[in-house]
Amino acid sequence: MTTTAMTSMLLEVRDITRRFGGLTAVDAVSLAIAPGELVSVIGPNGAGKSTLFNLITGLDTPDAGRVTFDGRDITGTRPERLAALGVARTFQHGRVFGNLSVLDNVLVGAHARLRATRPGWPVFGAVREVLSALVGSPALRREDTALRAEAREIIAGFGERLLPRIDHPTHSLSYANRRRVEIARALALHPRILLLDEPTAGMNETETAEMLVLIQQLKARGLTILLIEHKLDLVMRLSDRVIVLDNGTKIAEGLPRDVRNHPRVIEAYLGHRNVGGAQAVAATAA
Ligand SMILES: Nc1ncnc2c1ncn2[C@@H]1O[C@H](COP(=O)(O)OP(=O)(O)OP(=O)(O)O)[C@@H](O)[C@H]1O
Repeated sequence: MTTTAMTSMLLEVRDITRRFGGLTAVDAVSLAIAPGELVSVIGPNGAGKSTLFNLITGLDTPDAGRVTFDGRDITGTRPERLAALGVARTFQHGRVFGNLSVLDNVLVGAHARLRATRPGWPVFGAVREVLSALVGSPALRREDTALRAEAREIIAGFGERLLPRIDHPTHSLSYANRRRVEIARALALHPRILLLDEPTAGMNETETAEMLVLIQQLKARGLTILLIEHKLDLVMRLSDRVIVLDNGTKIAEGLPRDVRNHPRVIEAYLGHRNVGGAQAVAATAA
């Protein structure tokens, strides 16, 4: 890759490594994503995909290697700081605030964005909120109304799945809906890159098809997306490029159709016949 091509990348991961005792979960993995690209990371269970996400998003620190976002070294940077820079993620098993409503979960994302863009906001913001409650500042009321309208709009992006439940506590929602709330909250951060860890896990065919459309819409809006996904038909339809991990190392990278037919990919999946998507790759590649 030329220097010009490298500098135009939004996210770059160089030779990143993470060891857990004797196990090297991620072994000198490199990748780069250009603005607006959708890149998927696939691989059998235990390949190192979630660990790689944790290293990129500051939940874990690499033993070696570097992560650069928009030219800035973000290796080991804390998740809150990364959110301020525009790096948002969702989790494999979904993480929402169960006792908060759908709307409030999304407002948490919007407020995190405001805090990030306004130095001193956590303290000053709390004071302002108390003052606002006491004297009802019109400016704060306007801001609150605008945030709520935006959160509602993001929620409406999920069709009728979330809107009728906007005031329900998220613990009362289905698993698939909680996953949607998590994505909505990430979108409220106005991310420049969104990392989605198995967004369709636990979803049926209809729900998976809806998620496909949603991700296509996000991509069409120009959002850069890094996706971990076991459902390979989804990966093949969505991705500009696919990266394949096995035992912590990158064994293939390229266009979806090329990766699907790559001998090492077929071998890796055939070696893990009992995992999600394995048969799909083997069958498609055969
Ligand atoms: N905190 C940890 N401590 C010890 N080992 C870990 C830790 N996190 C992950 N591992 C190990 O690292 C390897 C990679 O795990 P990881 O969860 O990244 O794989 P994955 O590709 O995301 O798998 P899956 O598709 O099942 O989610 C596995 O062998 C896992 O057991």
